[in-house]
Amino acid sequence: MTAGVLQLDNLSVRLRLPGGRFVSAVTGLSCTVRAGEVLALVGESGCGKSVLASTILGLLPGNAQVRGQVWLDDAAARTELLRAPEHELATRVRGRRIGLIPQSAGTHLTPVRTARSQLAEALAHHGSEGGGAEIASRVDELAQQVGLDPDDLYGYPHELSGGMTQRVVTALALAGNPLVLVADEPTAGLDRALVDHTVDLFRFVAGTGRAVLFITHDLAAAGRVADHLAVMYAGRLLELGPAREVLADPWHDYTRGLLAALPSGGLQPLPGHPPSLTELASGCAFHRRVPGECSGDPTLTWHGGRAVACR
Ligand SMILES: Nc1ncnc2c1ncn2[C@@H]1O[C@H](COP(=O)(O)OP(=O)(O)OP(=O)(O)O)[C@@H](O)[C@H]1O
Ligand code: NI
Repeated sequence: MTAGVLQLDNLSVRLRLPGGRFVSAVTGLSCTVRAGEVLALVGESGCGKSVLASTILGLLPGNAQVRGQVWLDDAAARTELLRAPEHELATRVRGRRIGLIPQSAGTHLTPVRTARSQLAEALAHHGSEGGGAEIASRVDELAQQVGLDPDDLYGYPHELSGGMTQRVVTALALAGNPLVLVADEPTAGLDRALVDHTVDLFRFVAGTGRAVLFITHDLAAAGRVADHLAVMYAGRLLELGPAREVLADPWHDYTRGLLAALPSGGLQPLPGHPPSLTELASGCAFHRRVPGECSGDPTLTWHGGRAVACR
C-alpha cells in the first residue's frame, strides 16, 4: 500500500457558540488518504464533514478550537497543517498542495467569462511560467486530465452541461497541481446520471496518482467510487475500511442503517434524528439513538485492515 499523503491524527474540533457553549463538530478522528485512492467520508447532514474539510484547508472560523494533527506529505514537503502559519497555507498549501472543490462549486464560476479564461486565470494565479501560449497548452492539458474536450472550454458557464461544469470546477481545483483533492458534497442536488458522471471523474483523477477525499452523504455514490470508506456520526468515525468490504459486510449498526435506507436496502429510514453536537454526552451517540450491541466506547478498534467503534 502506498504511504498516506494526507493523514488526520486524533483530530478534534470544537466551535465556541455565543454564551460559551461548544459544538463538538469533530471528535478524536483519525484516517489516511493515499495517493491514487479515493477515500469517501459519509455521514448524515450536520455530522461534521464540512468542518473537517475546513480544518484540513485551514479555513476554520475564529471560534474554532482544534486538537490533534493533520499531516500533508507530498513531493513538496511534510507539513503539519494545524501548526503551519496562515501565510504558508495561503501561498503554498491551498490550491497548490491541496485543491478544494467547495460545496456548490458550479455557482462560483463567473457567468460572463468562458471556462477557458477562468482556467487560464487560475493557472496564472498559481504561477504557471511562460506567456499566453504556454498557459494555453497547460489549459489543454488540464482539460485532458479531467476528460474535457479543450474546445468545450470556449463555452460560457451557462452553455456547459452539468457534467462539463463539474469537470471545469475539478480542473480549477487541479490548476495548482495539488496531490490532494478535497471535494465537499460535489454531487448534492445532481440527478443520478450526473452523480455517476461526477464520481467517475474522481476515480479518473485518483488514477492520475492523486489522493481524493470525497465528502458526501450519498452512500451509493461513495460505494461507486471509493477505495476506502469512512463512516462518520456525530463528529466521530464509527467505521473505516476498504469500501467493498464495508459495504458487503458492514460491522457497525450505523453503517447497516445507512445501507438499509438506500433503495437497494429497502428504503427503511433510520429511526430518530442525529443528535445536537452542542451537548454531546461522552460515549456512543449512535447507540443512544438506536440501541444495539455497544461497548459504550465509540473509539475505533482495528481488526486487520478494518476498524469499527463500539466493540
Ligand atoms: N462557524 C460555526 N460556528 C458554530 N457551529 C458551526 C459552525 N459551522 C458549523 N457548525 C456546526 O458544526 C456541526 C457540523 O457542521 P458541518 O457543516 O460540518 O456538517 P456536515 O456534515 O458538513 O453537514 P452537511 O452534510 O449538511 O453539509 C453542525 O452542528 C453545525 O451547526
Ligand atoms: Ni455504539
